[in-house]
Amino acid sequence: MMQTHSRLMFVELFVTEVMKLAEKGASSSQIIPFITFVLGGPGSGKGTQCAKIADTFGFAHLSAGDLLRKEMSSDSVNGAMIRDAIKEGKIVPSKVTVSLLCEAIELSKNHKILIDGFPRSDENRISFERITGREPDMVIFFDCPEEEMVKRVLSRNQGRIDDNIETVKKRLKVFSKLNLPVVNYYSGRGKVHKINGVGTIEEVFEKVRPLFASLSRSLQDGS
Ligand SMILES: Nc1ncnc2c1ncn2[C@@H]1O[C@H](COP(=O)(O)OP(=O)(O)OP(=O)(O)O)[C@@H](O)[C@H]1O
Ligand SMILES: O=c1ccn([C@@H]2O[C@H](COP(=O)(O)O)[C@@H](O)[C@H]2O)c(=O)[nH]1
Ligand SMILES: [Mg+2]
Repeated sequence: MMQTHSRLMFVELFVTEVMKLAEKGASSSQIIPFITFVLGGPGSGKGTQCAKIADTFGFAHLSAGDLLRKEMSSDSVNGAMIRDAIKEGKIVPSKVTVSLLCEAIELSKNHKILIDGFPRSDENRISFERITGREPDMVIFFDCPEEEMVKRVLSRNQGRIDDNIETVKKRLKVFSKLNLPVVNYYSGRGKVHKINGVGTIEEVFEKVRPLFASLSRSLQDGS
């Protein structure tokens, strides 16, 4: 896991890069965005915490699951395939998700981006890195016990087709087998901040806040 010193170092490097580009007159869409992947099991609180980070620190919140659900509800050629994958807790092919994410990053015009719930597998990760030519600047991992995640998902009550015990069991298996290797990969690259996802929503946010507060300060003063 990343130490405070190295975290500040990469934040400063990013800020310096953005400031250089801004001085050269680059438009906001030309400035390389600061990308944070937000990972964790089903119901670990990714979406809830991303919404709070976005509100508090001005990040764009791009949820891969929400983008896929929107695509599923449209008349797109991939609609039925996405529905089947979500219902079964399986991972949608990378080219579909990466293309939706790239479009959303471009449209957001924000240079501080949270990508919630992606990459779900090493194959997703490699595809994103190959297509965009870059890695995330930071990865947040919400660590939460299975019983707590199941309890939260089953009481979510938002009409999601995957919020049922059969699908949650499948999603938990996919999480261990395919999602965790992504966390381990970025952990080996010193990019992961592991947050204990147990506690009230506010208590968890208080553990997240310092990471983004130091980043925002650096962005404001350009140091
Ligand atoms: N710290 C918390 N304590 C109690 N309930 C929480 C907490 N965080 C989130 N919840 C609730 O648990 C449910 C799942 O949270 P959320 O949707 O943020 O999880 P998620 O990680 O995005 O899950 P998924 O991967 O299924 O989209 C929601 O109903 C949310 O209100
Ligand atoms: O990158 C992704 C993200 C999501 N999926 C599919 O969607 C569901 C729900 O995702 P949430 O992030 O929990 O909203 C997930 O179980 C997958 O089936 C995906 O394939 N790829
Ligand atoms: Mg979510």
